[in-house]
Amino acid sequence: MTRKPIMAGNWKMNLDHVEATGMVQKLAWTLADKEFDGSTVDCVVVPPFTDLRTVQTLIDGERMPITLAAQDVSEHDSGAYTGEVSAAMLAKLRVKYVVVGHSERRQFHAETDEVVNTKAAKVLAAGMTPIICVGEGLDIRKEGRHVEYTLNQVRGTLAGLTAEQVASLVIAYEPVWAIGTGEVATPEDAQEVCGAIRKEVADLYDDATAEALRIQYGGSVKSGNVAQIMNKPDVDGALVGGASLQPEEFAAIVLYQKLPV
Ligand SMILES: O=C(CO)COP(=O)(O)O
Repeated sequence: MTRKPIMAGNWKMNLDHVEATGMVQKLAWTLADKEFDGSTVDCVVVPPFTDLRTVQTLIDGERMPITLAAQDVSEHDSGAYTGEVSAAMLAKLRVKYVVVGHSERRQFHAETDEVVNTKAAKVLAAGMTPIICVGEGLDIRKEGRHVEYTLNQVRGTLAGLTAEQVASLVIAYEPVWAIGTGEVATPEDAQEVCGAIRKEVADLYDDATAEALRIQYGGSVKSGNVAQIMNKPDVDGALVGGASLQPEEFAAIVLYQKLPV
């Protein structure tokens, strides 16, 4: 089965809604220049909440081949949760993907697998697709427990989801030690864990579900290393931080050329 590659640019807490306009326009121009129409790769931008309306209006108004995503969502439906944004609010803004369980949320906001699992379920219930982030820190990697640790996060964050739901979603493997450090996991490191995740999903569900699931690698991905990483059989895309803030660079990642295997 062929899975459609998905390249997502996570802007994190960068670019206000005015800056976002320039960023998305430059990205769209660069993609249009190369006649990119979104049919071969999903190009996703993940702006801060305050930019979502502006970016959505641009994308829809200009029919850009770019899909909108959010960086987080509330685990609650509505009500007295000051500062939270619900899945229904995001769906109404035509957000298609929602990142849940990013390592920065886990680290700075103490999000557990249980919370991430609840958020993923809310995203699915609202008709959107979660991008569930997993991945180990440096200490775990040094102890050689990275596969076991990451698979435990996979089991925890997928708990209670149906095979159909899991087949539709995206898991992003982001080793924390490779985020924003310039330290890229080797393509073999990425494949080791992404392959193990797919096998775990086959064991938890079935082969068809595992084959359909898309798995991204994230951590210091750039235009210069994306093709090597994408050449690995179980890597279906990238979750890009720093490099997604430069429109030409992110466009080059989206337009990466497949290397001969
Ligand atoms: O955390 C990331 C994407 O969500 C990766 O960030 P960098 O690409 O800046 O390493």
